[in-house]
This record gives sequence, C-alpha cells and structure tokens, in this order.
Amino acid sequence: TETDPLLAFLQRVQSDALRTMGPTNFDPKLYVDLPLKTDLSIAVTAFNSLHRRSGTISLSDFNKFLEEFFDEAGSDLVYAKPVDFKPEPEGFLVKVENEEMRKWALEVHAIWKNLSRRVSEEVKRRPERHTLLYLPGTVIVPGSRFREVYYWDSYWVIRGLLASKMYDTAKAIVYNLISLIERYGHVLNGARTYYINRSQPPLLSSMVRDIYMRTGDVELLKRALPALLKEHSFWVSDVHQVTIEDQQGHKHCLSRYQARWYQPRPESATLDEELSLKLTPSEKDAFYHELASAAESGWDFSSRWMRNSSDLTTTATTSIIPVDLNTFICKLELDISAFAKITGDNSTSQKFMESSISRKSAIRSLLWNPTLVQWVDYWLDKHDAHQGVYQWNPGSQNCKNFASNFVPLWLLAQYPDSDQLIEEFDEDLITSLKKSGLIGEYGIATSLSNTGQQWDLPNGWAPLQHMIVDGLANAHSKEARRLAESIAINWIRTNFAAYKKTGSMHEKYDVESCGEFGGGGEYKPQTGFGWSNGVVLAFLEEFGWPRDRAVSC
Ligand SMILES: OC[C@H]1O[C@H](O[C@H]2O[C@H](CO)[C@@H](O)[C@H](O)[C@H]2O)[C@H](O)[C@@H](O)[C@@H]1O
Repeated sequence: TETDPLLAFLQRVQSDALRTMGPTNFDPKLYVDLPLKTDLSIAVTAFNSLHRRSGTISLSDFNKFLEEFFDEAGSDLVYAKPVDFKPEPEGFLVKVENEEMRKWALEVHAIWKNLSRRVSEEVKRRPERHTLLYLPGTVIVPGSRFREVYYWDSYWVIRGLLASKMYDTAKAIVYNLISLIERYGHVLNGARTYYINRSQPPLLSSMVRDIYMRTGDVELLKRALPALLKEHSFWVSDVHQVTIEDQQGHKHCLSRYQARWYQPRPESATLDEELSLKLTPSEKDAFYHELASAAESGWDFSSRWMRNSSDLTTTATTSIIPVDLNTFICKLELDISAFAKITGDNSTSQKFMESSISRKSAIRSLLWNPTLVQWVDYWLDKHDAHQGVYQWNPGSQNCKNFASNFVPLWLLAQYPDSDQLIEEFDEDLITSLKKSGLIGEYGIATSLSNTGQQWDLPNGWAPLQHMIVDGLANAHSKEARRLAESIAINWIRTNFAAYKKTGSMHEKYDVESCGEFGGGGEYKPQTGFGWSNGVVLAFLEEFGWPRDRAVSC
C-alpha cells in the first residue's frame, strides 16, 4: 500500500481540506474514506487544474470539487438489517428482572440494527475507487467515524451478539475476518486499504471459541483452523517475535507489536506530520513506525508506550514486550490446540499445546513481578542484545500500573489449568488489583497517568473492563467474583447514566464521574458504540439485575 495511488491522492485532498477549512472540527480520516465517483485519473486531472487555476482554493470551489468527484464517506457500506435480529429474542437476558434496566438493555440490543452493514457490490466491482475493502458478509461497525469493521472491537461486538442470540451475524463477522487472513495473511486493524500494514490484538480465536461454545458448530472450527494457523505465523515471525534469555540461561520467545509502516498514518496524516515537525527525517520515519505500531496494539495512544509520558514523540512501542499481546497469543495457541483436537488433528493439537506451555513459562519467567503480585510489560534495551538475543534484566520490567497487567486473569479463567502463568492463584492477586489504584468508582482506569492520551486516566474502556471482570468472575474465588460483580454494576450504571443524558452509547467512559464519557486523544469522542454495547449486554447476561437494585449511580 505504500504506493497506493488512491491513498496518495486522498492524502493530498486531506491536506488541502485542512488548509481550506482550518483545524476546528477537522477529522483527517473523513478524506481517506471518500469513495471516488469517477476514475482516479479524471479526479486527479481536475484536482491539478483546480490548483493551477487558483493558488489558494476557496472553500466553495473545494466543496464543489468534493461533491463532483466523491460520494459521501461511508456510502460504500450499505445498511443491512441483520437476518437474525428479533426485537426481544427468546431467552434474552433472563436474569435481568428490573424493568427499567430491561427496557434499556432492549434499546442497547436494538442498536445492532443501526450498526449493521454490508459492503456495497460497487466496492467489489471497482476496488480501485475505494479505500474500503470488500467483505462477503454482514459487518457490525463500531459507529460514527469508525465506518468499517475493526479487528479487536469485533470480539466484544460478538460477545454482545451472543447475548442477543444473533449467532448468524456473529459467524458472518468471523467469516469476514477469516477472508482477510486468506487475502493478507493477518487480520487487518480494520477493513480499509490504509490498515493493511498492521493488525490489532489477536482475538479471532476467542471469537470462534465463544461462538462454538454456544452453537457447537464444528464447521466453523474447520474453516477457522487454517486461518488461525496463518495468523499464528504472523505473530511469531521475525517482525513480531523477540528472543530473551533469562537469568538461568533459558531462552524464551515472546512477541511485540510492530507495524510494517514508516509514514504518517493516512487516516491521521495531517496530525502525524504536525507532531513530527521538530524531528529530523530519520527520526520522523522511526516515529511514524512507532505510532502505527501503537495503533496495532489497540492502545493508540498511551503513556504505556511512551518513554516520556508528556511527549508523544517518545512513543517506543516496538521496544516493549506487552503482557496482553502475549496473553492473547497464548490463548490463540490454546484455542488452536483445542480446535485441532475437536476436528481430529492430534499432531497440530499437541504442537500448539507445547507452544502454549513455552509461552506461559516465558510470561511467568519474564513478565511476572512477585513483589507487585501482577504481570507487567517489559522494556527491551538494545544494549542488552547480543546476536539478536536480549539478556533479561529485572530492572527493565515496567512497574507502572496499567489495566493490561491484569489481562492474564482472563486467560486463567478460560483455561483454568494455565497455572504455569503464575506460582499459584491466590487472593494476593486480587489485593494487588484492589490496591493498584486502577479501580475507579465507575470502572477500571486504563492507567494512573492523566496524559491527555485516550488510553490513559481517567478513561475506562469496555474491553478492559470485560477481560478483567470475566477473569475475576471465573477465578473460583468468592472474593474475586464479588469484586467482578461490583465493577460490572458500576460500569453498567455509568453507561446507563450517560445514555440517559446523551441518548447514546459511547466509545469510552470517564471512570471518575458517573455518566460521563471519556475524552482526550486525537479525535472527538465517538458514539455508537460496538464494544460498549457488547460489554453491557455480556455483563447483564452474566450478572443479571435484580428487581430492587437501583439503576442509577
Ligand atoms: O483514527 C485514529 C485511530 O483510530 C482507531 O483507533 C481507535 O478506534 C478503534 C475502533 O474503535 C479501536 O479499535 C482502537 O483501540 C482505538 O484506539 C484505529 O484502530 C487506529 O488504527 C487509528 O489510527
């Protein structure tokens, strides 16, 4: 995609739009999402002549140009009512007894209709006019500016669809993502040409597993398995995998995020260019690479990846071994092993069981911190590397509290015999979470640093709430289950309060105030919103809502 002519042209339009319209309310992503009405060459000629005619283009000429040559952003995804949507499905949230809560849950459930789309046949016919990629089945988009399917968002969308008994829609999403692996070798960050250079947290196997648990569909496992094997190769290739030798001389392999991209992200090019103004040309390329790699992590952006939490240009994502990524890959290995066993491929099952055991041992040896009683990320220092092998240094563990430090709880809950991850699961881990400062009044904070980046304090994100709550709820400890339920109740209440106030579900919430959505970051707070809806429905399915429990916070 580096020389993708459509993207190159749309980025010229994007920077002209900024010059013409000014920075207020400017969203660069809008321009790289515009579908062309004509062949590219015709639009480029018209654009060049517009430039020749007038040095600075007037707003009205610019708007006329947009209207003549482009359709509206998002018009290449057509509204499609999901085939399996029912206003109140049989067996829906049976444990929700409170009438007000049930009424709201049905409203949240009904939002699936608004977020459901199909890629237009026009995209299949003339792909060169669209940055949107063709997908065969129904998609659920996150909402607002996110008018395409996203990789890791889809896991929580599917969790919600399962609560909504929409199994066909859930499967269609999975088949779409599989089609991306078949075409590109990995699931893209999102289904746009400008996302081909990177993936997002690998959760496809978790989507398949959860759907299989509800439907028993072995065909799904058979279709998914070859794709998951390809995806696994992607995450353990030289690009992502690093070898680290521990203090006993054992070598371990763990993975990191690393996009194949050294330019401004097309969807945010004007912002990336502005941020990099003070950098030299080679520093710029490295910075763009680190930003795109942070986007691969799903945590774009966060003090978690920054050497100096007040300076985004110090983002160094590729120098970090993230605990959540390795948990997801370990889960992918366990899922592959389980699916292979069910479908009768015992040697693949055995091979991936062994890979998962090695990764668990690596996580425990390198990322577990016994003093903090939690897992942590690890900073790679190039001075510690000899012939491509890093020597483990305990001082390089990142001891700051991030919600991601507790994501292994989720894996432990799904595969309870994964105890190689930890000496022994005991109440100290729960105490460590409670004392971390991450548990806010209305949810789990992403970090403890308020940097103005969206993956930091005071923002709480639905996926992080869900993985930790799910992990605690299934930890076979009454204390852990109680904590899980209280986090879930507060999270539901704040989502409910914000919905009552604004009429919308939000992409992120402020965990310090009731009913407030989150902010910060590089774009305006978005509504819709796929994963938030999914997590509310999944929590209500798990914990229910008794008649006499107050709905407001
Ligand atoms: O346009 C800026 C960035 O937007 C996306 O990231 C955020 O939204 C995604 C969709 O909900 C979500 O998956 C991600 O975790 C959010 O940070 C996009 O994924 C980025 O690649 C993009 O640069």
